[in-house]
Amino acid sequence: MRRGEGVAGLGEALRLSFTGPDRIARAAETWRRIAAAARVDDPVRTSGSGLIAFGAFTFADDSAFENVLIVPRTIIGRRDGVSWVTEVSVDGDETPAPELAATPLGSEFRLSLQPGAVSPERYLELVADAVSRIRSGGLRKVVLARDLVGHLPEGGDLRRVLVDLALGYPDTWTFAIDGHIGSSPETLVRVNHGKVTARVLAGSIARGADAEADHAAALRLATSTKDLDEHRYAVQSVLDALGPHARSGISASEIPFALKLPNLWHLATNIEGALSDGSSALDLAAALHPTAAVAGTPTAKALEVIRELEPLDRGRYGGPVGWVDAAGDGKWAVSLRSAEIDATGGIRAFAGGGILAASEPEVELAETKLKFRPIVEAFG
Ligand SMILES: C=C(O[C@H]1C=CC=C(C(=O)O)[C@@H]1O)C(=O)O
Repeated sequence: MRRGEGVAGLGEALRLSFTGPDRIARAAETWRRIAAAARVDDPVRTSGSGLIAFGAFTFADDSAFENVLIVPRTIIGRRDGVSWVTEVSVDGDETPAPELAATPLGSEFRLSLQPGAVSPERYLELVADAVSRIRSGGLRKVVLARDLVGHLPEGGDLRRVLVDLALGYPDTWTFAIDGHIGSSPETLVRVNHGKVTARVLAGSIARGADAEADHAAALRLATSTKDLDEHRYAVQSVLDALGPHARSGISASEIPFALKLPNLWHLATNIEGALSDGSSALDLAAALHPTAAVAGTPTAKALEVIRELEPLDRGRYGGPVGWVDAAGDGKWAVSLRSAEIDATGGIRAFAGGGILAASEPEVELAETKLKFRPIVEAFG
């Protein structure tokens, strides 16, 4: 959901699970075959109507978390003032679709998330370690994350958390897929009728306390060499991944703009191009993941350092979350400002930041605190 529009699913007509380094590419291939075999009646014909699959994919190739594509039994959508309901059934399945009845929200709850596998003190050490590795060569940027943990109260209704996220951060993508929830400001990729777009974020600064301080903060971000470098790497990684799929080129503005969120300013670049090879949104998510906004530069070296330094399974944090339709159109966000909720109600939230040679551990720690804010406040 974003700005009150989006898609939601009820029940599962189909659930597909993938593992290994080529998990997203195989999901894209499997979805192409399913979509080709499906009979779709879609008089609405808008982005998200008709047959769609929701998905969430892990950051790491060897994560213990599940990579899923889920086709709901019932899909409810709203876009540009038009609302629709799509029902999906698998041939031979006679079970009735779930009832479309609103159930009241569970009682209010508040919980506080506590340091998890990477405490704030440990994070300071990790950042210092990463900085010295960068200074000794071979690595320019690495994104390091830390976690907060908690437990949902008995019967805790996650929709309360989602409503808080959606209302508090209306310009971001609020999602909940297979126990993975969050509100991401970063569009990994969007495909709409042959047009591909993305929004790259990297480089952050806290919002100022008043209008003047806020303006000064945005200016400081827009002129910070460290943040501009960090951002440039992230944009380049997206251009490199999308280039082969758009023969007439991909365009990106030369100078990033400052994107205002309730908790942060980010450096942002919008990217667009015309698809030339019929790739689906999920094919492109496979080509893009992991971008330098969640891994680093160069990618292979950054992943090696993350694996070595971060004592964490990021789960689907940092991975693609979104949906793809039968024609291959779709929207995928980079899962940021997000948390994993397990079957017993265990919560693990994640936040990280891009570390460069000029990074200061205390500043990076403060940035992760700001990035945790949406999730911490939604649960609190
Ligand atoms: C890795 C995260 O943010 C990324 C996206 C935007 C800005 C970032 C930064 O300034 O470091 C990160 O690359 C996170 O929110 O956990």
